Amino acid sequence: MMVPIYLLSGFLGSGKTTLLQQMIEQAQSAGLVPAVLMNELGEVNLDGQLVKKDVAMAEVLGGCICCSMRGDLSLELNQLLQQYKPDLIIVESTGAAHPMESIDAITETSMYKHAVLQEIVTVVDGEHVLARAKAKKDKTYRLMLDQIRCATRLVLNKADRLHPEQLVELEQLVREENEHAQMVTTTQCQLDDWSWLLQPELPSATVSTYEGADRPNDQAEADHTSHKEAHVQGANHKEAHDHAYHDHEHHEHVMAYTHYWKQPPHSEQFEAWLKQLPEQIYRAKGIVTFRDVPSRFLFQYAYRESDFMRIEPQGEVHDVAVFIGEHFDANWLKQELEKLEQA
Ligand SMILES: Nc1nc2c(ncn2[C@@H]2O[C@H](COP(=O)(O)OP(=O)(O)OP(=O)(O)O)[C@@H](O)[C@H]2O)c(=O)[nH]1
Repeated sequence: MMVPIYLLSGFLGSGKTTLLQQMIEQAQSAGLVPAVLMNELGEVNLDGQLVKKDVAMAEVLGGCICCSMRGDLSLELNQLLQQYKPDLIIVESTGAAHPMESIDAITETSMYKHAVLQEIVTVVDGEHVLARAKAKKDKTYRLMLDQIRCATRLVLNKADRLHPEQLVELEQLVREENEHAQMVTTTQCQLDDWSWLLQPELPSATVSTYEGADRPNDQAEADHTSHKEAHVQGANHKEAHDHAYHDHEHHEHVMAYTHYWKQPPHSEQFEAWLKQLPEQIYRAKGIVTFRDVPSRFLFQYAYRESDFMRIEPQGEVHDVAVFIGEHFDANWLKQELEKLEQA
């Protein structure tokens, strides 16, 4: 029996963990045993706090699976398969990951294990993509498009944040980039049809990866071909991969800063401060204890929206805040957070 692997892709804060929670729920209700592999840029796995305790979970932290962590991903996948014998595995990659390379890391595992990359599900934050399309078409926008192109399934999420005409515009934009993937529009990643997860057909991921995910320039096309050949040839795989994907500029511009709280901040001050974070910081999350509220919270900040959820963390978890963005001043951020601690 082949174990299907689902790769969750999508830019930072688009809703991957929101979808992951529902995939787990659906699988379990159908009597299937899911396992989860999470990859985070920061040093702590905060999303793991949102996954039910009874789900087997492995994590690759502090980097991106598609580059330095590729070996770790294969290793963790193997362990999950061996130890828990799951019916399916869901891999949530960091929102800064280039899907082609994560795909490569997963397919490596398929070479020697009964596991197969079943689908690449890309979650799209519609508002964010449209805004980026209108502004400068920068590296982040190109990464968003790459994530869209690689998908076999597209979840256009956060529909609640878009007007109907913007939804049409988004659908057109996404279709231009990927004409093959199944596409659905959602709020909070709520899907009606789960058959793709519960009764999967033949894996569609490999087909789409090689035929539907061309990058829009000649060099990419050449790289793409050598990569494809590497899979066929097997033996030269690593070498060809290094040749084809030596260029990691797509997300080198994305950086993370992890702050371990020394003192609890004040809830209102912290919330107000989050709201005026500079634009380059587009994602933050963490666990925080406030000095004025008797509870711990998991906070989320994504593309100008923040929310707070009361939690009782599993295991020993520090109060921590992770900030992700482009070329921001980590020293400035550290000082700002210290000011909040002392205010
Ligand atoms: N308004 C709105 N917010 C949403 C929707 N779906 C998810 N969110 C919120 O968006 C934030 C980010 O969601 P996540 O599911 O953590 O996103 P993610 O892609 O896993 O984020 P990273 O792991 O940082 O890449 C959370 O605060 C969610 O509650 C939606 O449809 N509408």
